[in-house]
Formats: sequence, structure tokens, C-alpha cells
Amino acid sequence: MLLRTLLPACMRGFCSPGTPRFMHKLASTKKPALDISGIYPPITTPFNDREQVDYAKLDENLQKYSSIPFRGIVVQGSNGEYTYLSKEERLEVVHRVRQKLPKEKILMAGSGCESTQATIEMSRQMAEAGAEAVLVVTPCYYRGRMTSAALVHHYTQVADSSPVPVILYSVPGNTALDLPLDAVVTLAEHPNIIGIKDSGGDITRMGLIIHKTQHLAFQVLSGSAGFLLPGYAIGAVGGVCALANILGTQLCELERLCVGGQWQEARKLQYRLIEPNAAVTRRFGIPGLKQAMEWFGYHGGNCRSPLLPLTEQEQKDLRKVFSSYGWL
Ligand SMILES: O=C(O)C(=O)C[C@H](O)C(=O)O
Repeated sequence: MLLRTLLPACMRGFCSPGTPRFMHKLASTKKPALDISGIYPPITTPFNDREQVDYAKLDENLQKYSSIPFRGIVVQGSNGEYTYLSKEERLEVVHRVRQKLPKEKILMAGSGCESTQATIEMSRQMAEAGAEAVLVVTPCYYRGRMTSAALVHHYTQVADSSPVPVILYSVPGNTALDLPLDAVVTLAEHPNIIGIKDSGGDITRMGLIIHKTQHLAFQVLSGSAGFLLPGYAIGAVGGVCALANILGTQLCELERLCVGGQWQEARKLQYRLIEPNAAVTRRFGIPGLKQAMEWFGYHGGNCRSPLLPLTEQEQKDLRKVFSSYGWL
């Protein structure tokens, strides 16, 4: 077993909020295997009229994101429509993004499949395609039997054989399955499991995860923009947020304010992001996110069937949310 390294104190929430992050890092003696702190857009997958992956549009989106101070990019998070991509497409998208992404940016690739065997294979191949870390969503189809024991077994097998660090991914909004707290705490002990992206939005649960793993180099990422500030306040190290596909600069600004302890300013910004975030996630889903991307100068386009584009009325409602907060 590899020895666990300790996470910088700021990421565990032990330092005063006013201390700049680099000071925390200097104060810390040990580092995690891969420091994943920062903001990541879980990028969408553009399709052409025949629902084929449009790599040219993907490249153009990446080009636009390159001017935003993201820590990296998540490929095939929930908003990448990975459940609708073939295995070959999943790998090709990762490969393509790694080619276009500046070296210093982290590429986190969603490698979760329903079976443990397929996830192991996909994680290996995504690492070969250039991922620095894999994001492994909870298998959920047989959720009635996805006990803590089954999930700990699954993630342990995957982490044992993954050539790159593993990040747990709990997204009950899509899977109807929250990775149980006791399983997260157990898995945090694994030397190749470096963190969790928690999209559930239960801040007390996130606080408990951080508290119970504070002796480890285990990093928590807020899995949606609606609770980015509360996440930072409680010791999360960053966020993977659908909204970053549209308001990436603003989310990085929110990160800067939180990390710098400018809580009043951060609060004002956070309030303006809650409803737009809900609109492009829970309310209108990926079709809503892709529609909004078009308004903000990115390639969104259609989703793969069976996801349908927004109706005219839905488009109006979505637009109203963004304009009422001054974003459009
Ligand atoms: O697409 C993903 O992956 C996300 O994490 C998005 C997340 O679910 C959100 O609500 O922003």
C-alpha cells in the first residue's frame, strides 16, 4: 500500500478563510497525489445534424475555454451524454480533448460503466488516451443491490488497477443512488482514490465527508454551482459545475473570492448563480444547458436522441432566468 499524503490544510478547511491559497500550500508539508483544486466544466458533446460527434465544434469550444482560468476539463461527466456514446466515441473524445488542452490543465475523464470489469477496462483506456484522473460514477441499474459493500468492492477493484487516480462520483439526481457516506469514508483510505465529486447538494453530508476524512489526502469537489460557496466554506477544494460551460469566468471569480475569504462579494455572486444553475441542470437538463451555450457564444446544439431540444416556451422560460439575473 502506498502511503497517503496529507492534503494542504486550506483544503481541509483548517486555515482562516482570509489566507490566500498559496499561503496554505506553503504552510503544508505534504501534498495529495494529484491536487485537483479548482473549477472544471463538465463539457458537453456537440453533435451534428445526424447526431454524430462534431469534433470541429468540440475543438472550437475548447479554444474558447482556454482563456478561462479553469483548473482543467471534465470529459464525460453527466453533461457529456456519455451514456449515449459508444466506447470508441468515449475514448476518441478523451483523446481529442487531451490533444487540444494545454499541458498544465487536468483532464478528468468519466470512465464509469455498469460492471466493474468494464469500468476497469475503460479507466485503463482513458488513461492511455490521456486522462490524468478518472471520474467513476456509481453503477446504478441494479440499485436495489448497490449496497455499501457492493460499491466498496466495485471502487476498490477499479482503483487497484487504474493507472491514474480515481475520483468517486455521486450524482443521485441522475442515478437515484447516493454513494453512502460510510462507503465514501472507507474508500477514502484507498491510496489511489483521491477525492469525490458530490453532486447531491447535501452540504451537511459534504461537511461530514470532509470531517471524517481529514486525516487523509482526500479532496471534495462540489458537483454543482448552486452550492459552490457553501462547499468552499466547509472545506471543499473546488467544483465541477455544468454552469461553467456558460459562466466559466464567473465561477472562477467565485472560486477566487471564496479562497481569498471575500465572503460578502462571494455571497452576492453565488446568489446570482443559483437559479440559472438550477435551470440548466435539474429544470431543463442538458437540452437547456446546450441551448444556453448557444446564447453565450459556444456550440451547444442538439442532444442525442432520445433527449429532445427545448420547446419554444421552454426556451423563453430559460432565457428569462438568465436575463432576470443580468447574465443576458
Ligand atoms: O456534468 C456533470 O458531470 C456535472 O457534474 C454537472 C453537475 O451535475 C451539475 O449539476 O452541475
